[in-house]
Amino acid sequence: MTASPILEVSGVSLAFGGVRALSDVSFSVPEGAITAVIGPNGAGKTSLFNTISGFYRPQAGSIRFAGTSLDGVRAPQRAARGLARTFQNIALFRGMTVLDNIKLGRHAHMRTGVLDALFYWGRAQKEELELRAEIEERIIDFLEIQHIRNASVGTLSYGLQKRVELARALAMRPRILMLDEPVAGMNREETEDMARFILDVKEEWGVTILMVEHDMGMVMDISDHVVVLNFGQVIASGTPREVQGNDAVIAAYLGSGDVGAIARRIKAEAA
Ligand SMILES: Nc1ncnc2c1ncn2[C@@H]1O[C@H](COP(=O)(O)OP(=O)(O)OP(=O)(O)O)[C@@H](O)[C@H]1O
Repeated sequence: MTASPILEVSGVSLAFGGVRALSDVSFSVPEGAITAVIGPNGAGKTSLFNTISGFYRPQAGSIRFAGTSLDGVRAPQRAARGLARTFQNIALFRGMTVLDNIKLGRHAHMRTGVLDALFYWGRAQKEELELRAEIEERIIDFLEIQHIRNASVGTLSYGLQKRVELARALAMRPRILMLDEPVAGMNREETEDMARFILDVKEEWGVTILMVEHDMGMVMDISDHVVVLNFGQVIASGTPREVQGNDAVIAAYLGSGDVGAIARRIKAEAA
């Protein structure tokens, strides 16, 4: 992998009381690529995501984003700097329309404070609003959700709701998009659609992707780089092919129920 890292996690440790969720975790996320974090249940994936997005404060280690330390930077400021995320359980306003939910994404860039407000009053503000509306339209078009733009989110299928969540995250104009189990609970067709959108977000929008996902087929198909966690530690990282053939990874998945999928993939790759 030659691209320079946009995100660098160095020696991060996090404990909840006596439970060590993350132990000395280090890895980097190359810019413009798709990086997946995988690992059996309880491996620490969600804890890692919450630490990177600023919801948890690690006891040790540091995280750098776009060359700057995130130490002491709170979650909303991380989002405003271009670190957007979606959640394992959909976090949309179900009673609001698709368009209104997407508009909420722009709040990460809203100016606050009297001076900022004064500065932004007038022409600059008008241009900013026009630009935002244009971006929202591009996102709606790109994710093929034109037909449901005025539908209430609560009435939509699960797959479409996940797509709206992706749209809202894109409306934040992120540099890195963190997707927490983007295809969990989806059927095959919805999964394939979402995988295609994620690839397009990378290729057409140039957004770096960091995702946690249990669907091995999807991870191995679209990721450029895979990081494997087990018991809060990084046990392997590399290309999908490198990781699939790694003994420690296969051992970690033994007994987890996911090993069948991994074994099938390895067999298919070898054939
Ligand atoms: N808020 C919390 N309080 C106490 N312990 C926690 C908390 N969150 C996570 N843990 C513990 O930290 C460890 C890592 O959990 P985490 O949820 O990060 O794993 P995960 O890889 O995301 O699992 P899954 O794939 O099941 O979502 C587990 O032992 C878990 O029980």
